[in-house]
Amino acid sequence: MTPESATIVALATAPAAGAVGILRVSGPAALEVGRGLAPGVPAAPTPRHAYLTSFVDAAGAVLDEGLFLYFQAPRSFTGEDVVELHAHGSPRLLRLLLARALEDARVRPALPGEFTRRAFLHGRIDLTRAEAVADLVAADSEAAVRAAAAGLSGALAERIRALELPLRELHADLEGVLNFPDEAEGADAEAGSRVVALRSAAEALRAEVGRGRLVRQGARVALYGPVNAGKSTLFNRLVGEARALVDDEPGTTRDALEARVEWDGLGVTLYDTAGLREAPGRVEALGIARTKELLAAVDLAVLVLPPGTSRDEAASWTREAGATPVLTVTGKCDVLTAARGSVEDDTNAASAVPSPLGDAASDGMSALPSPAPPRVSGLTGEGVDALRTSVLARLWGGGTPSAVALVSERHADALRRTAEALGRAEEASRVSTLEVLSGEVGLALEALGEVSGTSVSEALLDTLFQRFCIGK
Ligand SMILES: Nc1nc2c(c(=O)[nH]1)N(C=O)[C@@H](CNc1ccc(C(=O)N[C@@H](CCC(=O)O)C(=O)O)cc1)CN2
Ligand SMILES: Nc1nc2c(ncn2[C@@H]2O[C@H](COP(=O)(O)OP(=O)(O)OP(=O)(O)O)[C@@H](O)[C@H]2O)c(=O)[nH]1
Ligand SMILES: [Mg+2]
Repeated sequence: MTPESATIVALATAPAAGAVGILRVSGPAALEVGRGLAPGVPAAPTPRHAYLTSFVDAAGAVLDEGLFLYFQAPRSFTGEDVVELHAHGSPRLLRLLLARALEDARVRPALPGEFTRRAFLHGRIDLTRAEAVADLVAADSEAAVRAAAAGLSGALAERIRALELPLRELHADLEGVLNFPDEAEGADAEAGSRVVALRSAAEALRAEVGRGRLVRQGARVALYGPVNAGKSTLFNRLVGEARALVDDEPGTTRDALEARVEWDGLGVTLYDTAGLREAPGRVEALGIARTKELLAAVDLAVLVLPPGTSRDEAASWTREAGATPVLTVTGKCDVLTAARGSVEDDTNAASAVPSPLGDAASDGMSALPSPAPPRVSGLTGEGVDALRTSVLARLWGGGTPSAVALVSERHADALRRTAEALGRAEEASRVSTLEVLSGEVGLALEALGEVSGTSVSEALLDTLFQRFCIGK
C-alpha cells in the first residue's frame, strides 16, 4: 500500500486529561473505520454534521458517548475523507479508541505533521501556510501567535505569489525568445528593467523578513558590564522578581542567569551575567568566560555602567560585546556623582529621552560626540520603563512585527538566494547573453519556489514536517 492510499489515525489533542479528546482519521477508509467505532452513525452521514453517538469496543460494549464528524473529500483539512471522534478527554479511553482504529489493516499511525503534509500535497494549503500551522502551535508569545496567524491566513503566500508570477512570466518570455526566436521576437525587449524591478521587490521582501527568528523564538538580551555596576539589581527589576543574588561585594554573580519575559507581546529572554573585571578569582574567571560566550550569542547586549565611568572606559567595555549590538545605560542613577569627563557628563534635559549610545560606539565612531546614555536605577526603578522601550526599539526598529515577519531561516535563506540570482541576472542583462540571463532568472524562480512549495524535494518536506507533533 503506498503511503498516499494509507488511512492514517492519531489523537488530535494532547495526551493529557482534558474536557474533550479528539481522534482523527484521514484517508479512503476513514468513514468505515470511524463507523466501526461509532456504529450508530448512518452509512452515508451528512458531511460536517455533528452526530451525538456511542463509541464502542470490538464486542459492542459502550466506551463513551461523544460527537462524530465526517468531512467528505475533498472538503476537509487534508483534502481526503476525514472522520473525527470527539470523546471525553480521558487519555486511557483515547488510547483504546486509537488501538481499535489501528486494528483495521488499512490504517496506520500518522507520522508527525502528516495531516498537514497531506493538506499540502493535496493542494489545500501552500507550504508557507503549512509551516504557519507549526509556528502557531509552537508560538510562546503574543507576537508569535499573531505573526503565525497572519502566515496561516496566507499573508506570506500572497507576497511570494506577487513576486513569483511576474518572475515566471519573464522566464517564459526569455525562454521563448531563446527557443523560438521568430515567434517570440521582441519579448525580451524590457527584460533589463523587469529584472531590476523584480530584484528590488525581492530585496524589499527580504528586508522585511529578516527578523523572523526574533518573533518565533523571542529575542535574547544580556545585561553585562563591570562588576558591581548594578546588573543583577536591574535584572531583578526588569524581571519583576528577586531572581538574582545582589550584594555589594564585586563578583557576586558567577553564573549567567536567565528569565523569560514578554514585552509588548514580544518574547524576551533576559540574561544576567558575571561582571567583568581584571584578575578575578578562579570560579569568577569561569563566569567571565561564560559572559563573553553569551555576549556573542545574544541579539542585544545592554552595557550597565556605574556612574562616573569615563568615555574611554565605556568604549572599551563596549568592545567586549564584539559584533553584538550594544545599548549602553548608566546604572545606579539615584546616586549622585561629581566625576568629570564621564559618559554622562553631557546629560541634559534632552537626554531624558533614551537615545542609545551603543550604535555610535560599536560602529567605531566613539570619537564623535554622542548623547549620554540613558540613566537607570535598578534600586528605585527610575528609567526602567524607558530602558524597556529602548530595548524593544533596538530589537524591532520600532513598530510591531509585520505580517510577514514570521519567516524561518529556511525562508530567509531561499529569499536571499532569490535576490542574489536576480542580482546576477541584472548584471547579465547588461553584459552577458540571453542564455545566462534566463539561467539566472530560472535559478531565482527555483529558490523562490522553495518558499511556496512549488519546487521542494521530498527530503525537504521530510525535514519540515518532522518538527510538527504527531496528530498535526
Ligand atoms: N476539530 C477540529 N478542529 C480544528 C481542526 C481540525 O482538523 N479539527 N483544524 C486542523 O488543523 C484546524 C481548522 N482547520 C481546518 C481547515 C480546513 C478545514 C476544511 O474542512 N476545509 C475544507 C472546507 C472549507 C469550507 O467548507 O469552508 C476545504 O478546504 O476544502 C477544516 C479545518 C483547527 N481546528
Ligand atoms: N544606590 C543604588 N545602589 C544599587 C543600585 N543597583 C545596585 N545597587 C547596589 O550595588 C551593589 C551591587 O549590585 P548588584 O546588582 O549585585 O551588581 P552587579 O552588577 O550584579 O554585580 P556583580 O554580579 O558582582 O558583577 C549592591 O549593594 C546593590 O544594592 C542602584 O540602582 N542604586
Ligand atoms: Mg550580579
